[in-house]
Amino acid sequence: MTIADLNQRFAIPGHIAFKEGPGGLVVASVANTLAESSIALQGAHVMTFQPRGQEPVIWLSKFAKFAPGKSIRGGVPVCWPWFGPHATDAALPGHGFARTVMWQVLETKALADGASFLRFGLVENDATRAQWPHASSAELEVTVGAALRVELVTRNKGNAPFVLGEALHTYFHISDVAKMKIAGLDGCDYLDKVGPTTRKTQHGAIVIESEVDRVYLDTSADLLIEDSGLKRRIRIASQSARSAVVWNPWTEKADKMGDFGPEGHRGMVCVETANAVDNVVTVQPGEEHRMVAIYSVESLA
Ligand SMILES: O=P(O)(O)OC[C@H]1O[C@H](O)[C@H](O)[C@@H](O)[C@@H]1O
Repeated sequence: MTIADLNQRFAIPGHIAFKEGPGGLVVASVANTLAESSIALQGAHVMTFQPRGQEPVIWLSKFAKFAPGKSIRGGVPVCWPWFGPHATDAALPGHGFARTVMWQVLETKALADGASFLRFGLVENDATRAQWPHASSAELEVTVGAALRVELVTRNKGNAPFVLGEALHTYFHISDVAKMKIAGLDGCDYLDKVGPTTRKTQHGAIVIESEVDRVYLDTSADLLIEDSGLKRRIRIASQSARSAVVWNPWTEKADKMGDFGPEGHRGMVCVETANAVDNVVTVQPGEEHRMVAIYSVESLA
């Protein structure tokens, strides 16, 4: 569908318009009385979210590369239908294919409270069918209001169960990594993926002073990014998610990735709402599974 067609069918004045974005990617540009957001149709990738009168909540690298088939560094990449490396085939892309394929717009609406709602559907192709030979569908429902709500819907349309791994791999904008800590995981077990994977238990809040790559298991608590620099707390609430991933690549890994920029890692932290590793989900034939993340901001002053 062309941008003109998208605008004709799905634009809503005062809420949603479709534009050509960086790298030629088609973007849903959301601006309402509560917030602004931009969402690339490739990956149904929420790239930005900024409530009115606030600093951005979501981090998008200044050095992100925007190109067809490439994952964008920042925003809310959708990891689906597996998280991390594929369980049996190392040649398949890490975090699945949802973040690099096209999604289509299925629905838009203006909500009574002033928020904007968009629903996207993953468009399958020969490559996705070869990598994921299950009759299924993925949809992403995004509500842009005072809070950002993202709901990832998986349906099993076949006649055998399948095992799903998933994450909303959200990058958050913070003042500086030294001025933030993450609360909500005290006492929780995690897999520490820095070096050989080991199982550990979290004590207290998470402070980041070097590379961190952890999958917290069996938790559905709200997580809080306490940012003393911005004097705010980002609250991450979830539904039907049993894992939380915390990631900061730190200097050396960020430099190697080539899309963080100098010291880029200091202004971000990934706190991902997920079902991963021990918490993968079996979706039965005819069933649907909905994982939700809701991001809101509270003042620390
Ligand atoms: O570079 P990407 O494929 O986007 O992955 C970025 C990161 O995602 C997750 O947080 C994983 O736990 C990390 O191991 C990985 O490095």
